[in-house]
Amino acid sequence: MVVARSLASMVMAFWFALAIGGVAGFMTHRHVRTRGCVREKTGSMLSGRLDLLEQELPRFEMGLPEPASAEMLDRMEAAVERADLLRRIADGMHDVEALFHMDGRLIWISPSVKGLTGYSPEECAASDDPIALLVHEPDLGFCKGAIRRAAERPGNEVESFEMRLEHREGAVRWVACQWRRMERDGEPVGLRMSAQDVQDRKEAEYRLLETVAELRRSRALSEHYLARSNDERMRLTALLDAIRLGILFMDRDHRALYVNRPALEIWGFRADENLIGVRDVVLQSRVATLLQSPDAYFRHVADVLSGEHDGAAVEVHLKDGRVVTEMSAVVGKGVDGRGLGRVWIYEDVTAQREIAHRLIELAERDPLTDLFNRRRFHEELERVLADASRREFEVGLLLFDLDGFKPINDAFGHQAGDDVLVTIARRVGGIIRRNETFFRLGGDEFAVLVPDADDAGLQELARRIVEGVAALSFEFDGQPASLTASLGIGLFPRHARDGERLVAVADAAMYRAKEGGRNRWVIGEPARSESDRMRSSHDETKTLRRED
Ligand SMILES: Nc1nc2c(ncn2[C@@H]2O[C@H](COP(=O)(O)OP(=O)(O)OP(=O)(O)O)[C@@H](O)[C@H]2O)c(=O)[nH]1
Repeated sequence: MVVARSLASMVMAFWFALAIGGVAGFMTHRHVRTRGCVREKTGSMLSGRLDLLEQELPRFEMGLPEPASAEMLDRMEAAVERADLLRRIADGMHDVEALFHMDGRLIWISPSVKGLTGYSPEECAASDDPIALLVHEPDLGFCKGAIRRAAERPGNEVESFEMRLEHREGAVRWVACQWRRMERDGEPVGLRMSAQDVQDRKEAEYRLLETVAELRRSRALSEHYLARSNDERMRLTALLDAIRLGILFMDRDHRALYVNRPALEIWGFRADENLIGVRDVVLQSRVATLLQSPDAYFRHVADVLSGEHDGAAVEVHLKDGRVVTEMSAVVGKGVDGRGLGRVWIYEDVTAQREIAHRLIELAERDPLTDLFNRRRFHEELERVLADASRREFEVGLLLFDLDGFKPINDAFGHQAGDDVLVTIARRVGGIIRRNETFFRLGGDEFAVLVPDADDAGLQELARRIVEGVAALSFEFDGQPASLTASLGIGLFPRHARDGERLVAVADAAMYRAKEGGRNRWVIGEPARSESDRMRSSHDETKTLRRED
């Protein structure tokens, strides 16, 4: 391509030399008018060849000098032939080449101008302003300025620029052109223009620019969305770190995707520890030492992952006494339709559990003696009786009330009475066994619930309680004081078939103990309805016997 261009350039340079100056060196206009003289000097042998040259002359727009000899005529013929060859090459050029007078008049333009602009070289030559004819109007001023600069520059300096030519039918094409001053003997003799069609390249450049602009737009858009999603992520991270819940996202390959600060705290990781990408088995090995029952917990995790457990909340107990609730859920489906993983949510509920436990204690315990209160007594009674019905054992209920408690209050004050109550609670609490439950029902009234009881065991317990209370001695304001207890015993289901009646039986027995002189115990009797039923059963037996 470069070789072709330089060859074209050489051809054009030579052609322009001819076009500007005729056949350089020996063909000058001043010789043209002396053809008669030539014929005389060269004789008839040469006149035929001279005639042929004359026929060629119009094609070269130049005059024929008078050859001084046959040798000169040979050289003239060779020069014309060479000029003809060069002209044909110039005519066949794809690019546009043109030669202008220094004042802007067109000397010559290659026929290729027609393909580019629709104007023939003749039409261009006939135009008063061929530049204005060919150049796209918005580029005209710039083009003419560049031509003026080229005219002022030495011939070896080229003015190169790109401009648009306008086809006579309106289409516009980009050309890259070079303007150069042509000189002879150091004097400017014309301006040469070379223009290459660069429309395809320009269109490619435009397309490239459009693509780049589109890329820039989409990059700006993605940066915008990235910035927004970063903002959202930061907001979300701040939120997730601020809440008490520990959050752990595991991806579908069982690797940690996100862990918030509370989750790190709950599971004993450093606050700055990066767990992203760590596999679940590794995490499990790290927390195993914290768990009270690691094997059971990891079995539960496996059940959740296999779908055998629905991920509902469970309690996890840690060795340090903390209680953590855990729940989990599958995280939606990604573009490929597969789940994105699972989110695990942990909450350290130790404090809540302690508060709840404390509230329950407060609701169920007597604040003075720390014994279970009447409310818990009724709950426990129902539970133990239901258990006894299922497993068919007897339940004993011991109710006791202090004898002569009010006088202590009256004589030594309420605080003294309180001390008595606390001391008795401690004393009797030391007497009862682990499976027996001790209650303060209110005032100076207490109860002991004995599951799986028998007569002998109950009477032994009653004895120890009554004797234990009587054995206590107090001293208030330097004065000795003592008191006793009256105790009644009820037995389920022997005396009563429900809790209410059992209490009534034990209560009645206790009052019989008081009536019987206090400081004693009395075994209850079946409640009225129970005795009626038992009596009717007895009568029935007797009737049957009679019938026998
Ligand atoms: N110090 C104190 N006294 C209480 C408390 N609760 C109830 N009492 C008093 O305990 C007394 C109970 O009355 P009673 O059962 O008639 O007293 P008592 O002298 O033992 O009577 P008997 O059972 O007939 O022997 C009342 O004076 C109540 O005011 C308490 O928490 N602290």
